[in-house]
Amino acid sequence: MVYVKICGLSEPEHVTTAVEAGADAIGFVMTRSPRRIAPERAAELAALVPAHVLTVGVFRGEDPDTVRAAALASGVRAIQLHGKHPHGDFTALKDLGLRLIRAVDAEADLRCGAYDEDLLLVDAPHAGSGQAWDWAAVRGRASGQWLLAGGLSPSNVTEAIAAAAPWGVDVSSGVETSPGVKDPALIRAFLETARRAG
Ligand SMILES: O=C(O)c1ccccc1NCC(=O)[C@H](O)[C@H](O)COP(=O)(O)O
Repeated sequence: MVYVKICGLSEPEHVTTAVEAGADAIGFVMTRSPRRIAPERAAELAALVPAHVLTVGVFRGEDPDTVRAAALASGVRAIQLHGKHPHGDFTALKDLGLRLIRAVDAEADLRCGAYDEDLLLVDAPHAGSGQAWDWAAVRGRASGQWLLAGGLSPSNVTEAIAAAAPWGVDVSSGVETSPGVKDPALIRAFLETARRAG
């Protein structure tokens, strides 16, 4: 069954909807974004999430001390790193017991584990933009536990899974009515459709 991560949540109602609809992972954006929330808010939301659902803090380009402090304050169990984060930082963060998600575009090394990450996220060049891209281009190139992201929605996730054959999928914009505003019905529809397709 395909693994599903719902990203960019900021409201308790939406966290509960995603959990009840069967999400495997939930992301809290703690970097510059219309979806940004403070670590303290992420901690409140993470407290609503049962242990079998992975909580993920999303970062882009922050220095290791900032990421470390935000991760510890929010209590997330994984860190999703976009942009340039040197390899050594990954290892240090893992030493804190955090799982690591390396977020890349399709031009990168697409072997999950190549940089000690636990999950690989293959995303559009502009993360969180909702822009679709040529998902089929990574079919057979990405390996291991990898998530497809970038412009997915309830109406195209079946096509995306067929095109790229990912281990899992990740969505943010496609379950929103406007940037940063999630829609519970779209969250449920995405999960149901992805499950059927996978
Ligand atoms: O969501 C953001 O605004 C964001 C900002 C900076 C780095 C990452 C960000 N989002 C990551 C995600 O929400 C998803 O993992 C992924 O990019 C899917 O995005 P979308 O195309 O909007 O579904």
